[in-house]
Amino acid sequence: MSSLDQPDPAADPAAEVAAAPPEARERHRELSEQVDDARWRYYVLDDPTLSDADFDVRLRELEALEDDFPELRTPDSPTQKVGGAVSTEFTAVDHLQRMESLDNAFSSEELAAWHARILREGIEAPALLCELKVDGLAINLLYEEGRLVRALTRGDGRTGEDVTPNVKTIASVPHRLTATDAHPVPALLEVRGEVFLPSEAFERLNASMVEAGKPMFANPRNAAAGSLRQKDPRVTATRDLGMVCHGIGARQGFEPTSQSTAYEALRAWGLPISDQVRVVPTLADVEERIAHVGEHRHTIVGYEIDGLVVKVDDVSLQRRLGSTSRAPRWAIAFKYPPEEVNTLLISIEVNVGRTGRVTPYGVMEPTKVAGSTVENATLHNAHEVTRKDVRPGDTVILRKAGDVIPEILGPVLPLRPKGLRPWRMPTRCPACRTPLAQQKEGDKDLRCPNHEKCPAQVRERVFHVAGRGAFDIEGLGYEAAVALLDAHAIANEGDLFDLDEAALLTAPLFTRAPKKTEEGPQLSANGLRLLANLHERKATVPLWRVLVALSIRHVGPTAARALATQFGSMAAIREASEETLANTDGVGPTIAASVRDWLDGEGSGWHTAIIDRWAAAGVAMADERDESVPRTLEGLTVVATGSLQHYTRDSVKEAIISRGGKASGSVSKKTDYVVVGENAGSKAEKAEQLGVRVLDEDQFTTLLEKGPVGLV
Ligand SMILES: NC(=O)c1ccc[n+]([C@@H]2O[C@H](COP(=O)([O-])OP(=O)(O)OC[C@H]3O[C@@H](n4cnc5c(N)ncnc54)[C@H](O)[C@@H]3O)[C@@H](O)[C@H]2O)c1
Ligand SMILES: [Zn+2]
Repeated sequence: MSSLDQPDPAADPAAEVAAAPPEARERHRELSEQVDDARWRYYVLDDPTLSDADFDVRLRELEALEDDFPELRTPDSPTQKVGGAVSTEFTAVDHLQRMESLDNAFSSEELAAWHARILREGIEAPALLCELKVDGLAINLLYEEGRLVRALTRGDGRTGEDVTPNVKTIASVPHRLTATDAHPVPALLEVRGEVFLPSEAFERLNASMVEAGKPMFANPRNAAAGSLRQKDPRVTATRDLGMVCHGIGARQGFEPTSQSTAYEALRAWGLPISDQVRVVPTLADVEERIAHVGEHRHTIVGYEIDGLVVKVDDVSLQRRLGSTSRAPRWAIAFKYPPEEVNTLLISIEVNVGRTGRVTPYGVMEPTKVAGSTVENATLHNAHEVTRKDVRPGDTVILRKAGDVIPEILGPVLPLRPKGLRPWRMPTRCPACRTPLAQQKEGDKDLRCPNHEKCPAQVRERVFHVAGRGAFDIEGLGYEAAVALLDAHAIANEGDLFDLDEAALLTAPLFTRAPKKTEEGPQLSANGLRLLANLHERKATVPLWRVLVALSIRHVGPTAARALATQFGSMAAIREASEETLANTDGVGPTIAASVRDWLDGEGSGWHTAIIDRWAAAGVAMADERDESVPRTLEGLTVVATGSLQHYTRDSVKEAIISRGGKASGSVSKKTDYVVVGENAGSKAEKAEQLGVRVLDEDQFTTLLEKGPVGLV
């Protein structure tokens, strides 16, 4: 609740204010201690143990208690104070004008309540200034006659820490204001703003912390605070901090009529003003802005934001509304749902994927973050677990940004129970007990080498064959794959298209009880549908889907499409040399080696058996060709480069391949023709060096129509 809503017993004699019972006092004391302690850790040590969400919950509970029992709202209550204390590492200096915090709204209702309060003051339709709520730390810059003379952190709002030498290293903070005719520089001005660390700089900083063997920063806000509050400004100078203004304090010789005109002046003087500030007439416009910014939260600017701040634009109205003990009544911060929460890491388990990769993942106490409940999050590999030093039993910071998969950022070290042991990666496959191994020296991943028989891998592969990117078989999900394997209706994915009624009847998931007139169990509707779908899909899917279904490492839809377009049939791919495969546009050496290894290397026996079983069961192993197109390019290799007028990159290839030619991506001695369009680069030069014949677009069209004989 906003502190605007504090019940005022004096104003309403009918309201009975109950005395606070001992439980409420006790709870108030407990929460106050927690909040004070959290603020100390957050503002002074830059090392919080509570997530912001958990902190906000406690502060709100305190406010609610004080609403119920106003006697608890004493001047030293954490609800009446701004931010933190001042560290002894810095000189304490008073602000000329107090720095305030902001009241928060966590929902549309709370925002509307704030707005309604303003209207009730008799203020009609005030213009509302919307700006991003920057997740950094507040700073107060003092300019005298245009010269930056001091920079203070917010501290407790009255007294801040002198960080002037550090702030002077921030590139966007002018040491001197530029005067213009329209905006002469004032005699004195306090400028308020937020210091932040851009997301990219944060990534870079953390990477270098890891390299130096130091603990990483949990988030850009902590990193910004830690970087600014350095004893040695030379360290601050390396951190690429940014600054954006969001207000003014004491001033002489400057009386703006609105917040937005103040920003215009600040901008003219060379101070950093966000280009995301908007002034809108109604609350509905504010809501729209909130939705828009929320949707683009991670891309709208290059740094973290955690909300939208709404301010009454008119300065005389701001004065009229005034402030509570800690925040202005004329502004409110709408907060987006938290993307970082703290939760307990219960255990670390491992998962075996379809190519045998063994991936550790964290199992956590279910927690709500960014709108969904999260229980599991991948930890990628043992190396990551060690690097992050997360251990079962730790409180961990869990992050979920928008639609991105949830990530465990790291442990909250001060909360680690004594004697917690590091996690150890298993040495054997949890599914088949085979010793795990690297595929090759230096791999970060460990794999179960028992690809053919490992039950976990077989299960994942069967599930994958039916998946969206492969055969896309409806009715064959994870549960169905498990049921088929458990019942031995299939031994592996090779058996899938041989499934018939008799085999399917062994899997209870696909059967139903017989009716009176029937003998023995019958296929359920699901069973019948699965058979029909298998039958339909096997004959109709294009070659690239079959390739994806084989679970060859590195062969996803993109590579499979490239192979299918180039070779047209499984037989042609099986015959192609590694070099030929690698020369295919969109394939390259890694994929080519992986395909050849799958076909000829270890396991090739059971691999090719799958292809043969599928072919025998009627799976289409070649894409149909349009027979009406003359095969004028049979046996010829053609490279197209630069942009052509009548063809796209794809349609050029299509035109070559459909006429029996080979569309290659690189020029070699084996190339027959190089087609050169606009802005052709090195490939045209290479053709000349090698003496390969170069064609323009018209000649290429002739070649397509008549073959080499057409080109005299
Ligand atoms: N995790 C913890 O233990 C812990 C402890 C204390 C505080 N916190 C977190 O710190 C925040 C509370 O601190 P707070 O008092 O600074 O309040 P606040 O962050 O909710 O809002 C006030 C501050 O927002 C900043 N701000 C950013 N953009 C702004 C803009 N456009 N206009 C005006 N101000 C803008 C200003 O510095 C201002 O002082 C909460 O998010 C809270 O969760 C966390
Ligand atoms: Zn295994």
